[in-house]
Amino acid sequence: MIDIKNITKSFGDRQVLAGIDGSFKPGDTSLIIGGSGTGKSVLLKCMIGLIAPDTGEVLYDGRNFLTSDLNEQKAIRREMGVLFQGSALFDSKTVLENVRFPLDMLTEQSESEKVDRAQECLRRVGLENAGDRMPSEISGGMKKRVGIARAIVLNPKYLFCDEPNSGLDPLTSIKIDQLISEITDEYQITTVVITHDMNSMMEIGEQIMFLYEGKKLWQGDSSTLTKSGVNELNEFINANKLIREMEK
Ligand SMILES: Nc1ncnc2c1ncn2[C@@H]1O[C@H](COP(=O)(O)OP(=O)(O)OP(=O)(O)O)[C@@H](O)[C@H]1O
Repeated sequence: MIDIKNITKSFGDRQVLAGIDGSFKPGDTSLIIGGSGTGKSVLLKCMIGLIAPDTGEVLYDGRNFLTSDLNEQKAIRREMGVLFQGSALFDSKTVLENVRFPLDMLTEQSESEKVDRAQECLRRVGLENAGDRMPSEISGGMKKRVGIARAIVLNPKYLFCDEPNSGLDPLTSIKIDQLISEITDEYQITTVVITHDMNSMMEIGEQIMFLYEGKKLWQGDSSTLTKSGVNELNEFINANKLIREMEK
């Protein structure tokens, strides 16, 4: 369970987050949605410790991440998996080396344990035969899968995905969404996904938080998304539908 309380952040005199509260539950794929520049990435970065918010708390199963001592922060970080936009793979490493990288950095496991674990995660994302390939030799969808395998290699309790569908065709997007959702359910991970994708919102949004100009205007599940009564959210949904129609 992750709880965020009153997260605010300004850059100079521009307030980007204005008192965001929310809860994210284990086994749920929770989405943060909203237009460009509304603060989704900044919120995610505040949650994982890449940006310090001006005020607020981020609680990981009750542990206050921002005021913890360094050792506890490190322990919480070790329980996080992150899938960055664009997958962020190391081009000079093979697929298997990319996946085992967190094990190399953060564990004392033996060589064979690391290879076995990395291979197990590759199998989970359907890439058991791709370990020896280089990132430049695989498709965008496969890169995302490798990113997911790397994000789960340390058995995370918390998984963060920043725009996992960016640059993917609709069918591949659905498969990646399903994979994230299945893994979340299977390992009871608390998963937070930033997305623009309307399909994702309808298919995997067990909890959806809508941000607008740095404020949380609505939170609910996908079945109530279109019944919120929030004008800004309705406009956002309609704009997305329009884009989808144009892409067909
Ligand atoms: N390090 C920074 N310094 C100054 N301003 C920043 C910084 N990071 C983000 N911002 C500003 O904060 C605002 C929110 O940015 P953020 O990246 O969170 O938007 P977003 O909702 O994720 O948008 P998008 O969907 O386009 O990625 C933007 O106006 C952005 O320019």
